[in-house]
Amino acid sequence: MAGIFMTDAPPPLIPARSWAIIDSTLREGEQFARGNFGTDDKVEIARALDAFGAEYIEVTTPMVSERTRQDIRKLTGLGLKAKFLTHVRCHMDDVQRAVDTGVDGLDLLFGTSSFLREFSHGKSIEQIIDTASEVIGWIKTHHPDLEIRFSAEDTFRSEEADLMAVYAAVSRLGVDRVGLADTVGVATPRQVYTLVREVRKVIHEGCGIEFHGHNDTGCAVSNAYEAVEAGATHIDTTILGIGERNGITPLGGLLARMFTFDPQGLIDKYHLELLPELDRMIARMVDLPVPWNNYLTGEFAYNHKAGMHLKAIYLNPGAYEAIPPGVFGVGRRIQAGSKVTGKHAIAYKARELGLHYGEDALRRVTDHIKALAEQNELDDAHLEQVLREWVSA
Ligand SMILES: CC(=O)SCCNC(=O)CCNC(=O)[C@H](O)C(C)(C)COP(=O)(O)OP(=O)(O)OC[C@H]1O[C@@H](n2cnc3c(N)ncnc32)[C@H](O)[C@@H]1OP(=O)(O)O
Ligand SMILES: O=C(O)CCC(=O)C(=O)O
Ligand SMILES: [Mg+2]
Repeated sequence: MAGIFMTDAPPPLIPARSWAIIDSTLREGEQFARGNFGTDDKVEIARALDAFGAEYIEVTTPMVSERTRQDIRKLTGLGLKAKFLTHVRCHMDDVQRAVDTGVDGLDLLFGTSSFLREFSHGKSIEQIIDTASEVIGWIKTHHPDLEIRFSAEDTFRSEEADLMAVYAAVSRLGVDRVGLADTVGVATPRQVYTLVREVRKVIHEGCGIEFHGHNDTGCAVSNAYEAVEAGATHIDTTILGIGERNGITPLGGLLARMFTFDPQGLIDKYHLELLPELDRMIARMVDLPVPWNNYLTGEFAYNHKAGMHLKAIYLNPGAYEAIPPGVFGVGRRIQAGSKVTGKHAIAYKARELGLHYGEDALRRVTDHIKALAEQNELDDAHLEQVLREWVSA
């Protein structure tokens, strides 16, 4: 890991200051099977994201219900540092309802793929551009302080020529940011990289690029990374990755990926040690456990078991860890009582207990523990008992 374990740290490939998080737990997350947040939950989530340092919090559209509209007003009245965005259809009714919710910006969307043009809204590319002109023109005239983002929903199944026409048009209209959405999680990292580069050529210089990636094919984190590498400035995340179907880029996964490029930049920008609390909070609210293999915070994300690993881990955890767990407020777990353990791990465990073996005894107790573990692995208490018995035997 650059800067902490490596002696000749290379310069960060991707500085953390070059991109920002738009956390959509309060929008995409509400579209998750178990996402149905009450007002108090929303306030708790927003405060937690703000304490963590998320730059933006995306909330759902006030068109959902009057209660939702009131909740947005409540959230924007909390006086948080994070900016609030509401995610609305590119439609005058939605926008006019959204502008007095106290948000800092509007995330407009319009599907551009043939699937969505045919089966969702039924508009042609020309009609999309015309509507976008009307809507964006109205916002800029009547609410010039609002940040405007325009996203072509289902970007990666849209025709490239259509996309370029739409992005160029909304850029000319002066949007602050365009969005690329991998709505069905089908994009490959290379496609994301290439498209971000192409879009950059048709938008104005100060225009940001946002990426929203679903995880249907397991590429949500790598696609977000490729987007940033290609010049995207904003990445959509949700806590634990919750969202439609199997979700989107998880906050923890993005942080893990980006930490390896600019650890200090991330440490400076976010309260990384709060990540476990964020993950636990959402797990509690959706009534599911944090997945065992979750990035950084899963129960076994820092479990070390094999003898060859354990020998090196005791000498320098960096030997088998890309990211030091302490930075993210988690601890490592040493599992020394298994059949795949080795003499170095046993010697370390023994030393922790103040026990010392000669070379022969160490070999024999190690083999004894390995044999026992073939039947049942030894937890720490059982391992200690065996080590102590062996000394007094
Ligand atoms: C990929 C994504 O996650 S996109 C974001 C999805 N978010 C949401 O759906 C927010 C929550 N949604 C809701 O509460 C409701 O769907 C509402 C309030 C937005 C609309 O509800 P309803 O009027 O009952 O319509 P319904 O949901 O059945 O159908 C969607 C409507 O949106 C229209 N639509 C879809 N995209 C757009 C767009 N970009 N601009 C304008 N209209 C659009 C469809 O044409 C359809 O309207 P129609 O019946 O006039 O054809
Ligand atoms: O507005 C966007 O960019 C993303 C909308 C969305 O959730 C999706 O396309 O999956
Ligand atoms: Mg989505």
